[in-house]
Amino acid sequence: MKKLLVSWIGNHDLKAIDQSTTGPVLAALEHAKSIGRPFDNVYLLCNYPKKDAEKYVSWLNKKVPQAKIEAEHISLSSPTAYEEIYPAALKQLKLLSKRFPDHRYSVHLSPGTPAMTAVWVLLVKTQFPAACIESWLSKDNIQHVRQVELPFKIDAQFQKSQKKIRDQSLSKIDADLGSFASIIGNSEVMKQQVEKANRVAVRDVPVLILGETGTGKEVFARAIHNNSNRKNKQFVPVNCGAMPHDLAESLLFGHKKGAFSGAHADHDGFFAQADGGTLFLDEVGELPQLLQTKLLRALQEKKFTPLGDSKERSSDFRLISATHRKLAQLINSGEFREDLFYRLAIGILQLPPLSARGDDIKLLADLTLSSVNKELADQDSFQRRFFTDEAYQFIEAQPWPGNIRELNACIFRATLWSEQAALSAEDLKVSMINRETKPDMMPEILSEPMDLRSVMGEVAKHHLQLALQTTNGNKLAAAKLLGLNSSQVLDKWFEKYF
Ligand SMILES: Nc1ncnc2c1ncn2[C@@H]1O[C@H](COP(=O)(O)OP(=O)(O)OP(=O)(O)O)[C@@H](O)[C@H]1O
Repeated sequence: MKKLLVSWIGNHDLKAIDQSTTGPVLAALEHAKSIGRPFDNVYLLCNYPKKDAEKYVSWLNKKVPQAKIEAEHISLSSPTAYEEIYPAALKQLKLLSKRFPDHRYSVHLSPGTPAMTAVWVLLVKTQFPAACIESWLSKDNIQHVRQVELPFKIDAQFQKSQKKIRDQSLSKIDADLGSFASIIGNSEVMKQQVEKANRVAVRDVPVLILGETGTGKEVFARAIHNNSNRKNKQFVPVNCGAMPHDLAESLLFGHKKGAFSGAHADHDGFFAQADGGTLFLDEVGELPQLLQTKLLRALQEKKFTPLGDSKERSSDFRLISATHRKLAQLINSGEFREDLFYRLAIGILQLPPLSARGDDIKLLADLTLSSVNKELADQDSFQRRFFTDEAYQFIEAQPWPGNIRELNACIFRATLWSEQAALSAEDLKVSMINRETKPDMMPEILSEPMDLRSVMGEVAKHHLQLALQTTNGNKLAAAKLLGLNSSQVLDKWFEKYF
């Protein structure tokens, strides 16, 4: 399997050119080569001037000619601006996972600012599992490199993200998705939905996709986009449920420099990014009321006003939205605008749960197993796995409340944990998540070094977001919920951790 190194270019890397030292990135590349596992591709993010990055890449190319090295310039208003670093790094990793679906990823944590390191840790522990390496300079000026273990479980605390880790483990499967042909499903219910989606794809109308979690709503949204006349433009996926209420408006509609403390530069929101392409609003039922109103207007007029701006902006986006919630109930309880619902649901798809898809479940299980077999094929002493008859029976008998995502994750886990080539019903049974189990944030043993501050930061972020979600963005209520004295204290926590 080929190897890809991802890293920011840091100050010590740039200095290495003139000081004839090594610098963290080169040290990592030399180390990998010395142990016989060299990197094939190197992808560098750089917020220094472009000419510095170019100079560095050509220097590095001479030192490590066997690797293909690329650098992407990332413009940040500040190298510690979490709100810019996070989406930039996330976007690059997403692009890379499409370009290099078969590579093994390593992220270099050392180059760059502590904020950049923290963002890597967060992404690696939630959405993009990768090996982490770090390097340090000893007193005798020698760069040392080692693999870092991150022995804590952010994923267990972040349910939403946890599912993405499992999805990512199956990146090979996802990489192949994106067209209707690749959507697995021979059952009548699925065929009907695929046919409807095919028809609606070429009409430039809003589409609402309903279905339980893990039923393939995003997969359908991508296929619709890829079959539309917007296919050569951006598909911008947004999870409305994961956006902190305070930041949601700016993330969606953008802001002007100075619109709020921390707005160091003008920022294009997701609506602007989707200009010419498709905006996919997942979990649209979670949008706060104020933003529902703004969304309705943006849909009707294709115009919106970024935060702190006096001028309207226009964007020619196509909207696909999705939710696992019962929107009718939300409308009845006044939580979701009825007029918005009718605007979103011009084309409407209802994806059936896995348990209602008959034999599709076996097809999906086979596909997942063959992808996992491929993914693990070049690991030492790996034997290709296959299901026993009892395993198939077990798979068919389960309700799979997490649907395809849960099925995929269970098979993946069973493959990792079982030692035999034959996967039995028992192997699958022990690999299912016990839904009663509470996540354990505190490991019982601490055998490896860890970064306690980073863990504490993640815990704080998680609870801050959760409190705001629970109180529908009411800061005072959120502060109370968290045992903080006032909304000002809450603001301070936000400033510190976001
Ligand atoms: N028909 C399908 N064939 C193959 N794989 C599928 C299919 N539908 C979904 N998947 C896989 O199942 C997983 C979940 O799909 P997806 O993220 O689209 O679900 P979702 O309904 O959007 O979930 P959520 O509501 O939780 O965001 C992904 O790994 C996806 O690739």
